[in-house]
Amino acid sequence: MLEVRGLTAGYGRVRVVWDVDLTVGEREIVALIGPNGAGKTTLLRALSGVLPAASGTAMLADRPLTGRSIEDIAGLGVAHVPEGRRLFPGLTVRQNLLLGAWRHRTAEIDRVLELFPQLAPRLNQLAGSLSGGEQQMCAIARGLMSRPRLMMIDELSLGLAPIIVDEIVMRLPSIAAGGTAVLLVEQDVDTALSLASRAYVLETGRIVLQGPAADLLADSRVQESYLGIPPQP
Ligand SMILES: Nc1ncnc2c1ncn2[C@@H]1O[C@H](COP(=O)(O)OP(=O)(O)OP(=O)(O)O)[C@@H](O)[C@H]1O
Repeated sequence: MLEVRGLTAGYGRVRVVWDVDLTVGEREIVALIGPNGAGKTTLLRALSGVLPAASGTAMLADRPLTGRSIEDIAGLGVAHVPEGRRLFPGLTVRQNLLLGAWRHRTAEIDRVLELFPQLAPRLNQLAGSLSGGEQQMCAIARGLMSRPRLMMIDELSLGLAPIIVDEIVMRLPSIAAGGTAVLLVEQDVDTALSLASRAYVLETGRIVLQGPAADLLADSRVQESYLGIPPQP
């Protein structure tokens, strides 16, 4: 459904991601992993239109994303949950959610509350006063308000306790099954690969490994570099 071909992007004249090919199928969860500074966030920004692509193409359900505005890309069904959540802290949870429904579907609130019932009693609370985990739930719920075909989540687990991360990631399969495929950028490689069906490893701006997540979990390069498992003799 998402088909990225030869995508190169960066900041001004500085290229950060090079010649990336990547796909996400309908209702699929795909992980994008790699070290700090590899270009994962930059790639997501290029897909959601925050940055222009220098070359290459990205298509969502056969419609081009590259060359379009952030609004058009959102309208085509791409939601971006950025690193650090980026909620409006001075607005309530309800107001933040309604901002995610930017074109339609204010009635979606009930549906996202089914996924994240913890938010229901907090609808009238300021988003800035939520716990980190609740803020991440609110950011994901906001992204779901427009019923996107693809949700890109950048560093879901950042700054959250493992038990809270587990609570949030256990919702991702239902989100995908409900028709929103997920492209997950995640430092917690074990969690990401346990959840995803396929994964890509990005290093210094290039995809260096890809395949079924189970294969990458068993790959000695992934084990040594990302899972802290010492090389086997
Ligand atoms: N606004 C910017 N202007 C110029 N260079 C930037 C900008 N944002 C990021 N970069 C550079 O692009 C490179 C890739 O950064 P990016 O944030 O995409 O990596 P990342 O894989 O998401 O890393 P992290 O896991 O640390 O967030 C880095 O060298 C970074 O310094």
